[in-house]
Amino acid sequence: MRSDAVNHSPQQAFRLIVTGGGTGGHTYPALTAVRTLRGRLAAAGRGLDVLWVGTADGLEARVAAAEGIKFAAVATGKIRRSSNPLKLVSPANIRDMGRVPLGAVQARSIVADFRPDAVLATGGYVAVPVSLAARMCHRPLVVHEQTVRLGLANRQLARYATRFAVSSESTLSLLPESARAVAVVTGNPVRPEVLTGQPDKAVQALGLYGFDRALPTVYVTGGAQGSAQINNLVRDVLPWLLEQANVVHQCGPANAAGLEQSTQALPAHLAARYLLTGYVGPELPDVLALADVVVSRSGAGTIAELTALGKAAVFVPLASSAGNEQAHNARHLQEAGAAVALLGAVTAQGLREAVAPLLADAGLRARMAERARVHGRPDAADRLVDVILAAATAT
Ligand SMILES: CC(=O)N[C@H]1[C@@H](OP(=O)(O)OP(=O)(O)OC[C@H]2O[C@@H](n3ccc(=O)[nH]c3=O)[C@H](O)[C@@H]2O)O[C@H](CO)[C@@H](O)[C@@H]1O
Repeated sequence: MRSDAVNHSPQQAFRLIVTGGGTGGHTYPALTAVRTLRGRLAAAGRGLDVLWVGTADGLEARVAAAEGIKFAAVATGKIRRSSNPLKLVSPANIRDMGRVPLGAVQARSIVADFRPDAVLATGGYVAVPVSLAARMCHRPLVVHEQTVRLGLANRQLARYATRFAVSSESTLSLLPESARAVAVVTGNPVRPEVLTGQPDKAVQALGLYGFDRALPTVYVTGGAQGSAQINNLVRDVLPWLLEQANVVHQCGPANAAGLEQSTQALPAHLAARYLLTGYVGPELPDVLALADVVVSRSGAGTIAELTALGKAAVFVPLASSAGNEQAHNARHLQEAGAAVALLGAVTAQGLREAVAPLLADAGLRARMAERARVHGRPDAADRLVDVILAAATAT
C-alpha cells in the first residue's frame, strides 16, 4: 500500500500532529514514525511540518527537543486507578481531573490553528485531549497501540479513530467493533538505529574498558523509568553474576544514587565489569549490540526491539501493568522458546537459575535469539506510515 499523499502537492509540506508520551513505550514509536514519514516524503520531494503535542515534563518533550521537532504542551491528568473507591477521589485525582478539560481546550485550539493533514496518537494520557480535538476539528486520526491489550487511553479513543493501528494480530479480537472496522496490523515501530548498533562503540562511549570481552555481557533494564524490583534482584546476585559476565545495569534515573552504595563493596576486578547507569541515551543501540543476554521488564517497546534484533532474554514483567499486559508479552515469548519469563513472586535465586544456563552456553543463547527474531517486525514503521498517508488522503 503506497498512498498518493506522498506525491500530493509536492510544494506543500505534509502537516502532522503527533501526540503521545509519558513513557518510552509511547514516545519512541511516535518518533520513529515521524522520521520514517519525513524520509518517505523527502524521497518524493515533499516536506514534513510536524508538531508534537505532549506534556511539558514528559519524556516526549525532551525527545522532541533533541530531534528538533516543534513542541506544544497541554495540561493533562493521570487518573490513578484503584480497587478502593475512596482512593479514586484522592486530592491528586481531583486535581488531575480538573486538568483534563483545560487540556482539551488547549488541544482544540492547537489542532484548529495547525490544521494537520493527519494526527498520530501513540497512547499515554496526553493523547486523549489531542485525539478528541482531532475528532472535533474533523482531522484524520490514526491511533497506534503498542501492546497486545489496549491501554486505558487508547480504549477510550478507539471509537474516534480514522484508522486504528495495532502491533499484533491477537489485538484485533480485543478491539471494540467500531475500531475493528478500521484496524490495521502494523507492528510496533523500532527506531532504525536500534538495529545497527556496534559493540565497540558502546565500550568507547561508556568507557567499558574494564569489561572482559571473553565473557558474555548482560544488559539489565527496567524500562524508561527503571524497576526497583529488578534492581533489588540484580543487587542480590551481583557478585555471582560478575564472576560470569560483564553487566550494564540501567536502573532508572531516580534510583542510581541508592544503588551505588551497594556496589562499592565489590572487589576491584568485579567492579571493573559493572556499569550502573540511570538511563541509557543515544548509546542504547550499541549497548544492545554488546549484550549477549538481556534481563528486562517486558514492556511492548523493549519486546519489539529485542525481537527485531534477536536477543536471548530473561523477562521480569511488571505485575501491575494494565491487564497484566507485560506478563502476557513475556509468557507469549517463553511459550515460543524465545525467552525465559519469571512470573509471580521472583526471587534472586530464581533469577540466577534463569540466567546461569544462558551465560554458560552460547549455543543455547543463539537458539533463543533466533526464535526471538521470528517475532520481530522491523518494517513496522513503514507500515504505520502507509496507514498515516492513507488516512490523510481518505478525507
Ligand atoms: C510502567 C509502564 O507503564 N509500562 C508500560 C510502558 O513501558 P515503558 O515505556 O516503561 O517500556 P517499553 O519497554 O515499552 O519502552 C521503553 C523504551 O525506552 C527505551 N529505553 C529504556 C531505558 C533506557 O535507559 N533507555 C532507553 O532508550 C527502550 O529501549 C524502549 O524503547 O509502555 C509500554 C508500551 O505502551 C507498555 O507495554 C508498558 O507496560
